[in-house]
Amino acid sequence: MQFKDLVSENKKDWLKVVKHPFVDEIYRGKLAEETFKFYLIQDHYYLNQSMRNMAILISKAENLKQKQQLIDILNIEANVEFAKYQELLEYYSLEVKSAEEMKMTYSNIAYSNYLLAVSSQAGFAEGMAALIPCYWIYLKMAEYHHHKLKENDNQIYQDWATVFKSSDYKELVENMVEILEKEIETKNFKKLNYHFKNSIKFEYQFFSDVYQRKIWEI
Ligand SMILES: Cc1ncc(CN)c(N)n1
Repeated sequence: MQFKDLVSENKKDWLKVVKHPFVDEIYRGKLAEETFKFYLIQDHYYLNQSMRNMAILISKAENLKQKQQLIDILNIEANVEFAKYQELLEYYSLEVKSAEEMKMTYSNIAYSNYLLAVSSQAGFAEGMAALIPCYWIYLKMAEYHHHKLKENDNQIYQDWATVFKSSDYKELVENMVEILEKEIETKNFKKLNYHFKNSIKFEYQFFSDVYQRKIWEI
């Protein structure tokens, strides 16, 4: 069993994420600005949690090479993607609030806590399988939609997309896949697939909630 088996098992689901209207509209430059701002605030929180999650995985990595690779990935994540979000938030004068102060979508709370729970309570391989869709799916989105950027006259959305079509980002994803690849075995495939699939579904729900600007309420 290999990473490509996780990809083929879940193709129908991950293609739905890639083709989500939020993604299509941002690459075409047509996404409503208020929706993008809503996404930025939600995603900034998510990324912060995701970096905490990575720190747990670094602590669980079994050998020095894995630790070094994950530290490099975290470094790129902080200096490329997270730094871009800080810039964009400043551009829109959007204030970063704590979880207690901000109004969160259901999927944001569920997804970020799911990742933290898997990393802390399950093994390293399961934590990696749950985390990979977060990075890998944004690369797939860039590969699928990048041609739309030629006619996108929204400089901010162009800027956002630059992160995910950069060679640094591609390398980051390839390194993560390389780490997981070494962990996949026939006997753990079902478990890894379960977490990979859940995260793909969370990615879909995350886009759906921000697209509708749907705060968690009863
Ligand atoms: C929810 C989510 N998932 C993935 C990514 C890309 N690292 C992101 N920015 N936000």
